[in-house]
Amino acid sequence: MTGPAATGVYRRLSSLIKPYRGGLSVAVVLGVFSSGLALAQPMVIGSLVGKITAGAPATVPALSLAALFVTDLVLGGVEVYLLGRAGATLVLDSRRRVVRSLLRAPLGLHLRRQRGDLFSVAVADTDLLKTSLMQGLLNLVVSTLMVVGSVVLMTIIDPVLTVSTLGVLLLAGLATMAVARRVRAVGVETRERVGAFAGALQRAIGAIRTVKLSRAEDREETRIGQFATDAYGIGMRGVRLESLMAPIMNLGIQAAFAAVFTVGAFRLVGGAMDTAHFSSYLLYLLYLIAPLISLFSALAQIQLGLAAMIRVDALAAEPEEAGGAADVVPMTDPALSFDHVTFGYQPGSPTVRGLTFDIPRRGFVAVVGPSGAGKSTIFALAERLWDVDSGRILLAGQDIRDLPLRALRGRVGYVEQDAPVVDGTIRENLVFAKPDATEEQIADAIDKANLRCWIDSLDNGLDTEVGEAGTAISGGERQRLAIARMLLLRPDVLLLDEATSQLDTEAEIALGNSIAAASTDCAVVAIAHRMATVVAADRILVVDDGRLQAVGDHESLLATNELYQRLVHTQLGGTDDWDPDAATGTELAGRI
Ligand SMILES: Nc1ncnc2c1ncn2[C@@H]1O[C@H](COP(=O)(O)OP(=O)(O)OP(=O)(O)O)[C@@H](O)[C@H]1O
Repeated sequence: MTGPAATGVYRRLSSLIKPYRGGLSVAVVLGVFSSGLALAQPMVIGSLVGKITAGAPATVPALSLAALFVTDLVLGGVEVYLLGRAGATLVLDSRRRVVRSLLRAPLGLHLRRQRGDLFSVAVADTDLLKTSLMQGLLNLVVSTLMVVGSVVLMTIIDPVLTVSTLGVLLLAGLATMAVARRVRAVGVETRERVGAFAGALQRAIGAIRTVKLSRAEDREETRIGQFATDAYGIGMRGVRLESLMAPIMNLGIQAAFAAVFTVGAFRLVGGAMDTAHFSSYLLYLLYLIAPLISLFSALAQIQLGLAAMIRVDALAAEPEEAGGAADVVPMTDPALSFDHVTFGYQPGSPTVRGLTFDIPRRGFVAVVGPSGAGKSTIFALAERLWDVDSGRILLAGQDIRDLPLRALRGRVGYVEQDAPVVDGTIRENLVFAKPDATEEQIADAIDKANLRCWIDSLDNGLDTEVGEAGTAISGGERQRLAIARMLLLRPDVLLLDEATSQLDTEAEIALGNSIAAASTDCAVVAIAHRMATVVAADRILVVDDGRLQAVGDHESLLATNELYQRLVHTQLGGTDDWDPDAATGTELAGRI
């Protein structure tokens, strides 16, 4: 970092620590004060030595020395507490900023960056702000003042000796600074490598079942190990550089002592200095060593903290998803309309093209199409997880870009296919989208989602844990639980991405009944993966390669649309004479 970039970083550092400057300043003042007291110690000790060697009473300097020690201890304790508190608050505030950004940034962020790397910023880099930045800054200020103070006092005692001491120390200091600059560069790279290691680890842990079932433990261990080795390699470069700093400083200190003793001997012999002043001077030299080392290591420490600050800031500065501010209008018919919608994940490569269709206010619409046709993308667009490239999506006649996101996502419920439940109890899952739901509303949603029998059969009922990502409950239960959660919202439009995995007949009937119950209250749109769902629909949208190919009911599409016929036979598990009663029972068929 040089020039304007470095200026920007230091300006940002100054604004970052501004809110904590109260505690930090007091800690610095205490640190300086306690350093000042430490600087007074050689004077007092010198006077003690002088009194003893002259045979005079030494009570006053002895008591003064004891008072200095005690005060130093107390001030040191308060300083550590204040610094710790300022650092912990900085970590807390930074984590809040990062969490806010992680939850509110557009989905693109989560696709662009590995989760482990994002965790590493939220957990490890924020912590470095405290350990490296706050501590480093305090050490820097206090050490600098202590060095300056020592040098001033040493100059007062003997300027000639001071010039020779500083000459030697300056050379050692310059060499140490050169090494410290390289430590900073290595530190930045280390943070990035640690982030990459966390990303690799998260990939395996996030798919631990797949790893085990694919017998990929050894391969993943080697792969992740490689990332760890990379981080180790760069970390070791840092260790080697840091280990260079200590000998350089030590050499400088030894040379300074040699210079002081040599020049001092001449001055003692020549009568330019007495033993009391010489012992005071030596003690100041000793006191100078610790702050000098602390000053140079603080410089390296701060560079690491700056590397962390840059990563934290970059994440916290991710723009939030932007919603509109229009007032929500009452529901109309059609509930949801796509008007010539085109969208692509990559520029110039549209995933949906010129889509135009209406979803009526009530009833059930199924969306079918080959894998990759763009069905889930249509749902994601309706929730504004992505924004259209051209065209409009209207909810009750209002462009969804004009609506506040909370209002939009409250009116359009989305039951996703893969991970519709979160770790916690059934109750926590039910009220996840509507934490203030009443017991009556919960009971109603449970009934509509056909979950009553299942929940009643559980020992802990609503307080049963569903396991991480719902692993402790079946696929059908997960799906209906997610439907119940969305029904609690009382959405105007319910989007349902049906599970692709096979459900047994009973679960299939239950799901069909849930959809049927929901579609009497609102518009239900389901990406259908099974025949029972498709034939239950009032209207079917056939999507192919991002385009709407046909719209109709089962019979008419079966008679006229070649793609639909193919889908029925190949993907939906149906036949031309498919009998809904035989497959799912009369409850569902009775609704059609
Ligand atoms: N986040 C994304 N980034 C880039 N491309 C994506 C993303 N999500 C989906 N796609 C691509 O967009 C296309 C449509 O995907 P989409 O998930 O909408 O299809 P689908 O019809 O729902 O498929 P399926 O039935 O297999 O779930 C696919 O080619 C897919 O690879």
